[in-house]
Amino acid sequence: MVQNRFIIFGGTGDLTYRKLLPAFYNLFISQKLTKQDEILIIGRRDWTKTDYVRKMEPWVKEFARFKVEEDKFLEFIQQIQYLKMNLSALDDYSILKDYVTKSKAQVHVCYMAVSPQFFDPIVEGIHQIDLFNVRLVMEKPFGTDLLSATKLQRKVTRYFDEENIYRIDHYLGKDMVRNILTIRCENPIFDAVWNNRYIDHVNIFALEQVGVENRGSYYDKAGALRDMAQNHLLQLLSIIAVDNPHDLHTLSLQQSVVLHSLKLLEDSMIMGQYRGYLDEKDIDSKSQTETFARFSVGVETSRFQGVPFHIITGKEMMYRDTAIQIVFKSPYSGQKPNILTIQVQPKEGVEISFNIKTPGKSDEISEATMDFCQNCQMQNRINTPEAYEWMLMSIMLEDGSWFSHWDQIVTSWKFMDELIQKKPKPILYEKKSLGPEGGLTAEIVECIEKPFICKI
Ligand SMILES: NC(=O)C1=CN([C@@H]2O[C@H](COP(=O)(O)OP(=O)(O)OC[C@H]3O[C@@H](n4cnc5c(N)ncnc54)[C@H](OP(=O)(O)O)[C@@H]3O)[C@@H](O)[C@H]2O)C=CC1
Ligand SMILES: O=C1O[C@H](COP(=O)(O)O)[C@@H](O)[C@H](O)[C@H]1O
Repeated sequence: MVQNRFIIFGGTGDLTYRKLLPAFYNLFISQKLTKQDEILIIGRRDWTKTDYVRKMEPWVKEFARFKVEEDKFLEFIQQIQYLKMNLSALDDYSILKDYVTKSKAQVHVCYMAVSPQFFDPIVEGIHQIDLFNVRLVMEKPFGTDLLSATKLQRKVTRYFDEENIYRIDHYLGKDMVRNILTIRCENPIFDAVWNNRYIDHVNIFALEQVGVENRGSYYDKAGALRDMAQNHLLQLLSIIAVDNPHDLHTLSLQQSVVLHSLKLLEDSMIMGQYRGYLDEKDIDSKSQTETFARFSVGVETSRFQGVPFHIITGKEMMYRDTAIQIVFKSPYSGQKPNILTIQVQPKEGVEISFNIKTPGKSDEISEATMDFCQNCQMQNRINTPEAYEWMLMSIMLEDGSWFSHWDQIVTSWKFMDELIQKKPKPILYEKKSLGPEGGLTAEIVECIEKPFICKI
């Protein structure tokens, strides 16, 4: 009997190839995924398992953090099966029913690696065939706005208990994101100054060099605000701004308190669209969808009142970098601020810049930096376990901490729906640039360009 059967709806999509299968491979190599587990790929293409394996192999080779050895790969693919069905046709779920009846499993992890419009038919389909012991995994974005998210929640909770619903935000699986609370709360030198008395502003940015690639039909409806900001970036913001949590089980609820207190700062929005976006596959030729977004928010809590948080994300940028900069107040003008930078990816680590007396000169001050480079410590190809490895492992262990609570989804959509109403038209920017004018400040560019002292 199969132990955990991962049923991947959308098994021929970007997420599955780029993130899930490499993560499964990593779990297999580190013996977290055993021979008793199965990955059942659901696709609508008329493929055999051999066709599928041929298609996914290069992705696993490129993105797995362990080097793919031929013999290990052959063992790994024993655990993969391919099933053809149309996930939006309810009648097709009998195909899945036949499969699970013939080959039984203890746990069914139903993973929705599809756009949000397919969540509804999948939930209905799984319910209709009475699949038992289901853990329902839903990718972000959960809905496309508050209304659709609420409808979806109603539908899902009609059939499934909250404790069996795992709303994934893979940024919560990133090692340095999980490190934020430790860095903040376990070090008195940071904990004591984690408030508006000492912090001047916060920059949170996630810049990508890739464009929309083959995901045009999904992305053109979403845009950077729904695709990255409503979920990943508001997660980061709320982990930075949350009051010290008592334990991880209450974190998500505490984060929703922060999200509830967000205020968009006036005239802070800059939207951009990279030149050439309109020629990409499945993009409306007149699309006004933003591929770059910048906005600033205030957090109206006693801890952070008055501290602006600048949120920035973009595709086809000059750099790939996700980081958080905590910029402290300078006691007098002209003094360089102390900056704590949490580097999430591709550099992983922490930097702190501070002022020192310039060596050999008595009255000059210059900036110095100390850093901890996590990549260097791990000495691995892609270092720490990939985000999806953590998430998949947590699902196997039925550990719901680090998944998004419904309250969090509600508050983030409330905020984002209003923001989207007010967003300005996108300004064109060149591919591999710094985005539209005003998008990236010198402070951010300097942070991105500064390598760790300890070189990777
Ligand atoms: N890509 C990424 O890096 C990340 C994506 N996500 C989220 O994951 C979700 C999926 O994204 P992504 O993989 O990029 O999207 P894609 O558009 O690449 O993949 C969508 C998948 O859905 C399948 N599909 C669509 N319609 C049907 C149908 N009627 N029957 C059967 N299969 C169907 C597609 O099949 P076919 O191949 O036949 O078209 C494809 O496998 C989104 O919610 C996204 O936000 C989250 C984090 C990262
Ligand atoms: O959720 C998404 O995330 C990816 C970026 O993920 P990362 O782990 O590489 O930072 C983004 O490319 C995609 O558009 C979005 O849907």
